[in-house]
Amino acid sequence: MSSRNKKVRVWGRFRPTANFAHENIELLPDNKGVNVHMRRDPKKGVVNNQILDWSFKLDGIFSNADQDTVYNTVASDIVRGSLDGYNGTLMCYGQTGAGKTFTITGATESYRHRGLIPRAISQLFKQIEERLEYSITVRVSYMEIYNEGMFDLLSSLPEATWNNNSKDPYATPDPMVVTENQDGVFVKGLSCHLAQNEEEALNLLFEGETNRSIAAHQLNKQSSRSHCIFTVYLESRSRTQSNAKYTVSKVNFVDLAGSERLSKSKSEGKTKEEAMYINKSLSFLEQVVIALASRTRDHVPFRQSKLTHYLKDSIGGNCNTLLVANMWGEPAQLEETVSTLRFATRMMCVASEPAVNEVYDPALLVKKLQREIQHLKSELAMHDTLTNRSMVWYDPLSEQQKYEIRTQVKRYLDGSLDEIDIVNIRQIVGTFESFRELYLDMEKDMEARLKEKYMLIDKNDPASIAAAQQDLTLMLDAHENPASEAGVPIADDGSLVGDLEGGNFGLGTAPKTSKADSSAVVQLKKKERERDRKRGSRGATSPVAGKTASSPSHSAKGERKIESPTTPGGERADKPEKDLEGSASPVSSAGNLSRSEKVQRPRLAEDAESGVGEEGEEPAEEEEEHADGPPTDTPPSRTSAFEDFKAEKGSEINRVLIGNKEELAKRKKAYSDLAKDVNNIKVSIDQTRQKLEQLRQIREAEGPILNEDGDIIISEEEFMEIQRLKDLKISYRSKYDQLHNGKSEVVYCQNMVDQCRLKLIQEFDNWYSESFLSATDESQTSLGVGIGGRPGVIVPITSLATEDEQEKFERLQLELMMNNPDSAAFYNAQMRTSRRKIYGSAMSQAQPAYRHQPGTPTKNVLNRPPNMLQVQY
Ligand SMILES: Nc1ncnc2c1ncn2[C@@H]1O[C@H](COP(=O)(O)OP(=O)(O)OP(=O)(O)O)[C@@H](O)[C@H]1O
Repeated sequence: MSSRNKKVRVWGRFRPTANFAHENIELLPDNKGVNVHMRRDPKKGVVNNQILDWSFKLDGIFSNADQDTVYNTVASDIVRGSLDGYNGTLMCYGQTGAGKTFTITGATESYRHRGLIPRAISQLFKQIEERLEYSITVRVSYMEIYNEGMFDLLSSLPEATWNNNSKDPYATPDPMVVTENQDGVFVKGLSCHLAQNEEEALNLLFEGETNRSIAAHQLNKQSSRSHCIFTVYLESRSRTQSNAKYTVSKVNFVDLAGSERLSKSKSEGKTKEEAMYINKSLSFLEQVVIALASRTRDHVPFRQSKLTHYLKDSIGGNCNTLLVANMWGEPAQLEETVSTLRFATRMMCVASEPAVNEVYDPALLVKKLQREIQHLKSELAMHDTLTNRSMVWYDPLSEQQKYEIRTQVKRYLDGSLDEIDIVNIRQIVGTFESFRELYLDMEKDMEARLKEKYMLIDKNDPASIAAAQQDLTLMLDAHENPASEAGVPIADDGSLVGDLEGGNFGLGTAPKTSKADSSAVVQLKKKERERDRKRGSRGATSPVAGKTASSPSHSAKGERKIESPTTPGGERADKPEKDLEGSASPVSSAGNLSRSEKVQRPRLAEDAESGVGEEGEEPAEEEEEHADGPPTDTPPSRTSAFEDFKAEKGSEINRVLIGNKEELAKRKKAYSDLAKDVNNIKVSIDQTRQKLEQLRQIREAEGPILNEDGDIIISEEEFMEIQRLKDLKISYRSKYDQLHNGKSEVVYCQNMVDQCRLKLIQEFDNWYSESFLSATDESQTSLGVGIGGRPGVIVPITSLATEDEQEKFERLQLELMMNNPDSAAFYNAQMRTSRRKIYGSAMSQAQPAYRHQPGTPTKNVLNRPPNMLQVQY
């Protein structure tokens, strides 16, 4: 991306309408200028300074342009630039209903009408595949700013890594805060998700879309009530150069909420309140743009709102910024059109000087510098040799050299060495260090010796002197033992002494008048015991290993352990944190499981892996003790109960599982057949190539036959072989593409099978626990994963009202997909989302409906299986 664009680029886009205000809006033939003529508003009185004629010039205007044209014109360059390390921002601004969401996201149901984000994702991954010499990581976040609150639209995904340095994926995220550092602006607490391919990135987009807050009003039935920012973060490292330098960049796709006139939108209550927040934040955005565009303004009020603060490094500056001003060219929307065009022209004045974001990897940089030091040392060594300098070394002192220097210093101090020969700078520094070490050692030694002989008392503290004196008196009275036995140092003359050499401590007899606290004896005894303990504890430990119950300690491996009282059985009630983390399942962290559930969960995971739930395989027998004691009646074995469950309560999900497995087997078979075909074609290509090579050699051996124009004439056989090779290559390409699609289908079906299997086991487990283990266990009901009154019992999927429609919809999409192979990722991701939506709506039937804050995950969302319906092809 060049840095020629010195200003933010702005394009206008008119939403198609049959009622276009041709009389008022004139689109100039250069496709850049717009003239707007407004009628005088009689309501504004006779003296009316209203401007009636407006003329605007933007970088371009889209009128009746399709999504493809819009993307190629405005976004393609910015997306390409992001791979080279340039930040980019694509923002849609305009009145409500003007087509911002249509431009940014597009119609998620239609591949043809997909918007800037899905197209950008597609382009990114295609170009990443082409840039083989770079390793490029893609991460995605999706955020919503609703009523001045920030919400993570992807917080419902369990694999989120929070922007709060927490390693624990299930840790509650910090409240979201816009933060700035030298790397730019980011939101602390916003989850960031790795996307390894186009489909994964689209999944994230669709997941976020389902979580957006939308409301209906007079002007738009599906009005977005918030500002949404979809951000793609890229990190690109060279595979070929071991460079410490790499590039990072981000592309923001900003779908601003639409400004609306309350009188027109007829918003009431909550929608009205939302509109007020929207209008306020848009006016702050306008203030920021005005300040950025002004040459005389030093201060730009970014912090006035969450939106402007977040966009601080994304409007102009070193970022490739582009604004699409969406307009609705109907006569009734003229004022809004003018207002949008005014904002757009202001934005055109904001300076933008894109720059590559290069980062240095500290570890690699250190290595590089180390190498450089090594080179310089070699240079020096060569120089020293040439100039006959000896006894010079540039490495740090070795342990042996340090020891020798120290010995020399010691000998110098005790007088056995007259002087120390100076050899080089390092040796001088080492000698001084040795002096200091020896001095400190001596000081410590001296203090220890004095402590052994005397007790140290602060001479400025009469109370402690008096206390010590009183202690001594008491002890002498109380015990027959001489005071020295109590560990109190006494001078030769029998009086209590303090210490030490001037400074803060004084040596002398304490005043006899000083009062002493009777607790001093206890204190002294404590001291005495403490000393004994220290002496004795070198070899032995106390019954509880001499550790305080609450203090944390570290294991030999450096793991931090939380100490806690021992249980009656002598075992520790708590485990090391690492163990706790290891045992915590996502479900248990949600705090919804009964104790028996928690015990069973690891076994379930193993079962699921070993394929329990398939025909002929049974869950392992359960022999665990339950916290509430075993039930009075012996429960049936899990094996037989599982059979019953599959035949009755779980029959529907079992049927789905079997269906999915059959589908998977079919897909696998088709995939392997295709793979065989591809291999066969490859073999034929190789053979044809060989044949051609032979023919070429024969031809060259016989000497070339030329026509009149000097072109080489080849034999018919050779011509046929060339033709054949061409056909084979075409067929190889097409089969290979089919194979590629087939693979994602197999992965997808496998996913379905796994989820069904897990669901079957979960359902069985709930049913079994509830039916046989503990009928009154409340936490079972709180799980609420099943549909219907009884937890764990799944309502037959055929009873979902939308299923038939869904099936039709998916079949239709599959057909479309077949027509356009590039759309496979889009439709796969979209199918997943629509299945999730159905699942979500089915779940909400079973649970009390409530409107939660947008972006906040529902209680069971972390553990919710994203999908469990049968794959329909
Ligand atoms: N260029 C276009 N081509 C076809 N349909 C469009 C176009 N632009 C907008 N629409 C349609 O207009 C309607 C409103 O568009 P959209 O929801 O994108 O508006 P918006 O500006 O995002 O509104 P709000 O700010 O209220 O969310 C949608 O049904 C959309 O499909």
